[in-house]
Amino acid sequence: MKKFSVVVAGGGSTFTPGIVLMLLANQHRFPLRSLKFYDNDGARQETIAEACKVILKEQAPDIEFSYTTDPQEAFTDVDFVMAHIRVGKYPMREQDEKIPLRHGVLGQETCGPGGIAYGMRSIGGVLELVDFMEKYSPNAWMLNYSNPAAIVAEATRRLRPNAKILNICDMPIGIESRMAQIAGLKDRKEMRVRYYGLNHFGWWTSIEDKDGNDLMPKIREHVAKFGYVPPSDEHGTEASWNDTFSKAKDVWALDPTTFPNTYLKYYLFPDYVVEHSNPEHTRANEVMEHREKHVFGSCNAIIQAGKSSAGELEIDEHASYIVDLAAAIAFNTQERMLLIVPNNGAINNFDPEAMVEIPCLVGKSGPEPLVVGNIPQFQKGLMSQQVAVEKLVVEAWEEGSYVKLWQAITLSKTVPSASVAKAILDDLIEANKDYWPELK
Ligand SMILES: NC(=O)c1ccc[n+]([C@@H]2O[C@H](COP(=O)([O-])OP(=O)(O)OC[C@H]3O[C@@H](n4cnc5c(N)ncnc54)[C@H](O)[C@@H]3O)[C@@H](O)[C@H]2O)c1
Ligand SMILES: O=P(O)(O)OC[C@H]1O[C@H](O[C@H]2[C@H](O)[C@@H](O)[C@@H](O)O[C@@H]2CO)[C@H](O)[C@@H](O)[C@@H]1O
Ligand SMILES: [Mn+2]
Repeated sequence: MKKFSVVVAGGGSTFTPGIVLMLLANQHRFPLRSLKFYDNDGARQETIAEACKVILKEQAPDIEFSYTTDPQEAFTDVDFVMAHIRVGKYPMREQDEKIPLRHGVLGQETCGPGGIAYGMRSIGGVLELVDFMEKYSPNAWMLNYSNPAAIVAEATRRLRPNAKILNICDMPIGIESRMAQIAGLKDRKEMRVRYYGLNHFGWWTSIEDKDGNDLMPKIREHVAKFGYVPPSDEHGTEASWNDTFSKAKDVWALDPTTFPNTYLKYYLFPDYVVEHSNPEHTRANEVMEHREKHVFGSCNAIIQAGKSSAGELEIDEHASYIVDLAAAIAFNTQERMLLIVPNNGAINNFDPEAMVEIPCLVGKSGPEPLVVGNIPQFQKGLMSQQVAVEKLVVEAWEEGSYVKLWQAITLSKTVPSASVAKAILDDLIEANKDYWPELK
């Protein structure tokens, strides 16, 4: 079986160890000859990388492992780039969340003004990775899950139209795992779904088991009462995520014929979200206090002891979708997956130039999107507004246009008026002066 060379871009990510453990658990179907980490923060990456070096030495000494901040070294001789960078890291996520809240608007990593601010930082970072890949390994594929994936995907569609980049998200996978549990199945892969929307903005329209039996009624009965909180919580879900999974019951009620992505709560119930937010302590603070501390604490313990049992790093089971995607390209499996791709007619009554999240068959030449057909007025209206926001952000970044970014924030369903949008924008510009292009 052919072996592959992978570079993880954003080697210092809190998700890197979980993904490495997941890659190791999947060597039977996606074998590696080389694994490299690349990051522009050498010190942050070193802690994660030195711990992963210990794990790799124990579990897979044959895989050549290295880490670097040098793009040429990182991107030379690779088959796949797995990209999960966060430009500005958690301190800037904290700003994205807290600045809108100061103006009474929700603060969220990928939605509303916070997501727009993050998008304005991510576009340049991800385009740079694409350019490194094309320069040093022109035949490689980039599997990107750097957020905000919707804006990043629109930027690459528009500014690097020929790039071999696939944008993907794990939120549908997380929700489908819960649906499978609700339906009494062992694995989400026992379900066959139809879904459409934008990233963090979509709906399931059909869920069947492998024999074609409709699972929607059983799941509906549960979601109407409990949202996506399953009968027993084997996930050990954090309180703030649990609120989101529970709130899905109210989001669902707006169209009981479908099931919604949890992120729609930010667009459909923004007043509720603001009321339930603490402007002094947001999700970024929770992540810094828990996940970041836990991952870096475990890595340091592993490095000191020289053995992986000294830490408590966990395999990221959800991340196996990344192996599914890599294996689909590498071995032409034609696996059916939800990807963020140009609409190009798949949703018949929607902008052909929108980046939509829909089922695709994936093989060695990339994704083949499946036809969705016509979508209803409610979803079409919401999606049209949100796509316009995402396109305006990319145009604002490309042209350095203050007015287009003001328009984008004004158009977000999470923002009440142009005056509030302007006040938020002016604060965001100040906070992002080291990251955004200058706006005129
Ligand atoms: N698509 C999805 O569904 C999904 C799921 C989980 C996480 N994510 C995304 O994964 C990313 C990582 O998340 P995290 O919480 O682990 O963040 P993190 O801050 O722990 O890690 C991000 C890493 O990226 C590095 N980085 C920043 N800019 C860079 C650049 N220009 N070049 C190279 N490296 C750069 C940082 O130094 C940091 O080490 C985020 O974008 C997050 O939103 C996406
Ligand atoms: O607030 P965070 O940093 O914990 O999470 C933000 C990310 O949330 C989604 O990914 C979740 C996933 O849905 C969940 O099931 C589990 O696997 O954790 C993931 C990361 O926490 C979302 O899809 C990402 O885009 C967000 O970055
Ligand atoms: Mn996502």
